Amino acid sequence: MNDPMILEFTRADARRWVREPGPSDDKYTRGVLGVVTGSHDYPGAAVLGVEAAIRTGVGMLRYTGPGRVCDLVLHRRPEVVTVAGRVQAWLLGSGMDARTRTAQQRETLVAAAYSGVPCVLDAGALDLTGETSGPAVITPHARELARLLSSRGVPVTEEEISADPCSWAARAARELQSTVLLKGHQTVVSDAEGQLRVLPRATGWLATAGTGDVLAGILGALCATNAEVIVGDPRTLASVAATSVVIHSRAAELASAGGPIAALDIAGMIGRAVAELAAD
Ligand SMILES: NC(=O)C1=CN([C@@H]2O[C@H](COP(=O)(O)OP(=O)(O)OC[C@H]3O[C@@H](n4cnc5c(N)ncnc54)[C@H](O)[C@@H]3O)[C@@H](O)[C@H]2O)[C@@H](O)CC1
Ligand SMILES: Nc1ncnc2c1ncn2[C@@H]1O[C@H](COP(=O)(O)OP(=O)(O)O)[C@@H](O)[C@H]1O
Repeated sequence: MNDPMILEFTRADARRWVREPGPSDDKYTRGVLGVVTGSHDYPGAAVLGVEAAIRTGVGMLRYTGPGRVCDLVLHRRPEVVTVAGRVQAWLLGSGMDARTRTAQQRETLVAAAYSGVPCVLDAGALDLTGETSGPAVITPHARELARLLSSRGVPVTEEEISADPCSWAARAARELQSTVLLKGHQTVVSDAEGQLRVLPRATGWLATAGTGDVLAGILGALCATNAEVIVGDPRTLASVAATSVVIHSRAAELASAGGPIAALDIAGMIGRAVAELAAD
């Protein structure tokens, strides 16, 4: 495969995408994130993503999901709004399964994907790649990317992707015409032209259930607060995605302090990680 072009991504680059509220801001001008995540099988993914998005900083979060999941989300975060309305970005698919989704759930996802605002497609919404009208970033791990590429006529295995994540992220981004955030022990982000941002390795304690849902929440929040710039220049979405990885890794490091972590602990440290970046 061709050597992908690798761009340096520094903390100073990440700092650009942390948008601090000014005196004239209100909850709507800061950015509203719409979230369609979770299912009867995976309600926790919705709770984790919502918690992470709120900790990253949004003006408001609108959540749509099954009744029980909605109750759990509200129990954890009563500030969440469950009334439909305008949003500046969407986070779709964490804790959902494309094979077991109802037709109604698919319709909800597709309507969001065609709303024109930036979209994060995670887990059970990855099959909607290419079915978006605005800028989109997909967040697969190697197994999910292998499944997605194979379904689009590019046969590849999880092992092949894990052995060469840079080349495969760049190839996937070009084939799928989408920003790709490929998760793993070495996370890489590619813009649709195949230009890569390779992020520093994070703590191995991140290899635990739910940490990807937290990452998706961080990214969703950054998309909502930077929506205008992303819509104006969709290539910026790769830098926004790389910023989410920087915040996620730092929050994990703070939560871990060298020992094991639970996904929710990472979400609890996001505020500090964002504050550190803002202070740079
Ligand atoms: N608390 C939650 O609600 C969580 C929800 N999650 C959601 O779970 C869904 C599925 O994500 P996955 O990444 O698991 O999906 P994948 O479909 O990529 O992984 C499932 C596959 O992992 C393999 N596997 C399962 N158990 C294994 C074991 N004990 N040893 C070795 N291999 C094993 C099997 O091949 C299985 O088919 C997503 O929607 C995701 O968002 C996860 O994020 C975990 C936490
Ligand atoms: N060995 C590892 N070292 C560092 N980070 C890892 C490692 N394994 C996984 N991660 C990170 O942990 C997160 C796992 O996400 P994901 O696979 O979606 O899990 P889940 O579906 O359980 O949330 C990703 O951000 C990934 O980059």
